[in-house]
Amino acid sequence: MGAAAQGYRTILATYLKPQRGRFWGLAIALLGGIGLQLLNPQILRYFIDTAIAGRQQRSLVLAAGAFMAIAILQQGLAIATTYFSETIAWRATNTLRLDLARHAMDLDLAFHKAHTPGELVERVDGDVDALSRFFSQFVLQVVGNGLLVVGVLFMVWREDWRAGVTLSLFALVAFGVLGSLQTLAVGPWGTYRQISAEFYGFVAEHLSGLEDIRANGAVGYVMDRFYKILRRWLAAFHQARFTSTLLWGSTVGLFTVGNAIALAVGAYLWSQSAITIGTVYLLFYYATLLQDPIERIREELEQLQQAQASIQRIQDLLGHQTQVSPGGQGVLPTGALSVELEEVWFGYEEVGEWERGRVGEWMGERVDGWASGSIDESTTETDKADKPHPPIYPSTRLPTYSLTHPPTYPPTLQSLTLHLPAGQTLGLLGKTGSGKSTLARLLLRLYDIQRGQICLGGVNIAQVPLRELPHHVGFVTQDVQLFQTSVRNNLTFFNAHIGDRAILQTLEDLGLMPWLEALPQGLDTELGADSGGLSAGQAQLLAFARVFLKDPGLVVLDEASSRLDPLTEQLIERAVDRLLVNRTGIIIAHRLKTVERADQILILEQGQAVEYGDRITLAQDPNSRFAQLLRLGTVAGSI
Ligand SMILES: Nc1ncnc2c1ncn2[C@@H]1O[C@H](COP(=O)(O)OP(=O)(O)OP(=O)(O)O)[C@@H](O)[C@H]1O
Repeated sequence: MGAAAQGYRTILATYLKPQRGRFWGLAIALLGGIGLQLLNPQILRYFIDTAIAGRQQRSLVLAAGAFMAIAILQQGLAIATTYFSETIAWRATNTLRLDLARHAMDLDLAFHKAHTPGELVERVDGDVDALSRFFSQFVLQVVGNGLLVVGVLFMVWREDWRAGVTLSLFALVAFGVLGSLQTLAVGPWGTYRQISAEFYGFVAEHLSGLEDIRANGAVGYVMDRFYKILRRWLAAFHQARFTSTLLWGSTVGLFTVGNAIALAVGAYLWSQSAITIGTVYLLFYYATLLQDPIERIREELEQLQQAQASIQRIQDLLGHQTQVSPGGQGVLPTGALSVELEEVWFGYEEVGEWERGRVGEWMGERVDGWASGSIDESTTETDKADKPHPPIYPSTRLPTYSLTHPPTYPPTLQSLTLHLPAGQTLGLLGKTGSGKSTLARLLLRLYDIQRGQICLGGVNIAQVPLRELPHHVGFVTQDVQLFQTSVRNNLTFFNAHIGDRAILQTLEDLGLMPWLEALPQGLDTELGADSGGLSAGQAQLLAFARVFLKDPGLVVLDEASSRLDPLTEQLIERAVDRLLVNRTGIIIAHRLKTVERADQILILEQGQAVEYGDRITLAQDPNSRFAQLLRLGTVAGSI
């Protein structure tokens, strides 16, 4: 509770500060309304006693008028409370949502691979939603209703100490009983929320993979899992509702007892002529008045408990730092960029969710270990002494470490070195899974390498601000993502400095004008879920257009491996030719024709360079793998 309360205070302070004015408005409305509740019973008592005493009718009319005026004022304050609390809640939660979304966008790919989109939706929306009440009401409700309880008891004590003692004891018992009953409901509601997060994760994941699910005839299997989650969800809901209803029933019973006690004490005191009949009613009224604030406080604390998990998850997400460093002050030159890789090592992180926070630590340990040679690579001490450099992974087995934790980065790329002069093109070949796309991702620093260095235009990319790199490196993947926004935005990525003339010229050059002209509103056409009817080849052409408009010094192209119709293939050929003019290119090639453009060839196998050199020299060496491939007439298959 301590950590949660601290977390809650931090979140409250951050998101409520900008709304100080509204918060005070809410405080006045809420506390004013609570204060008026204490006043009305006094007027009622005066009314009853005055009526029984048979005094002037004018006093009765005035009392009734005051009662009604207070009731109307109470309603007005209730409206103001709702207005202020809703506005505060929406503004605060929207700001928090924005912060979470921005933070999630900045997190590295390793994080996004480990978390489903549905899970993130639940974090950014579901958990934040669960907090809206806290932003708007929690503190004021707890403080205000606490004051109301104290105020009611004070009023009762003022009337008669015996009534005061009885109702104070009752209030204490009520808090205790309701508090312990409430803990019963926490578990079932926790389970319910957990299944709900699972459900949304499941739906998001399977909707995005719909094409594969259908193509593989897995609809029945998916529906079966869907029904199973729904069944568990319903059972969890029943259980949670049942405990809540039990709690509600117990509360009603408890306060009925409270009312009976107040009536009994009142009747006794009246029979002793200690109080008037109006005061008996006053005691009864105050006893009923205790119910609302005690329940409210209990409810708020219950919601706080339920929201603790949300606060925790939100803090976890906000506290999750990207493992990719933000870079330094390095500036990349303009124009074609040379590419230099020196002894580059990289492995994808392989740890479970709960271990994530420690990855940085382990990496530090491991890098230090390498530097100091303290890692036991299953070699003798003499071996180690002979090796001035850190140990190198053998390709077939992982080293063992004298560290407390197991290695977490099995290498995907090993000891990779290449030098590609500015303006030249590298053809990157290798079997599936050999590490070609990984190398491309590293050039954009979607992941940070664990060892070695990568320089573009002579500048170490680890020193270049992370946000700068995409301006200098264009990446065309096979799986082109189109977004449900206008064609223009899809091409410029919301860069308003790129004018329509440049866009149209680029589309013309790429042969995409017939496609654009067929769209109802040209560049303003919103691409729907079907991406404007684009084929895979056309979508890749659109991705080429993005790169042209960005004009980077290095282009990395993962060539479409699917069969293209002759016209699209021709368009792509032309586009690639143009793309490589005055730029450095790295092409993950799937067709011989593309490879013919390359100045250098790099063949990867299990993350290692098994052949690297000048294309023509390799082609002329009958023993080279590249020459074998050429003889086979393919670069796509196995070597
Ligand atoms: N995000 C990831 N997390 C963990 N491992 C990954 C990730 N992406 C790729 N890998 C693994 O890294 C290795 C290299 O994958 P990569 O995608 O770079 O190969 P590739 O040569 O581009 O293959 P393909 O030609 O099929 O695209 C594979 O073993 C793959 O399973």
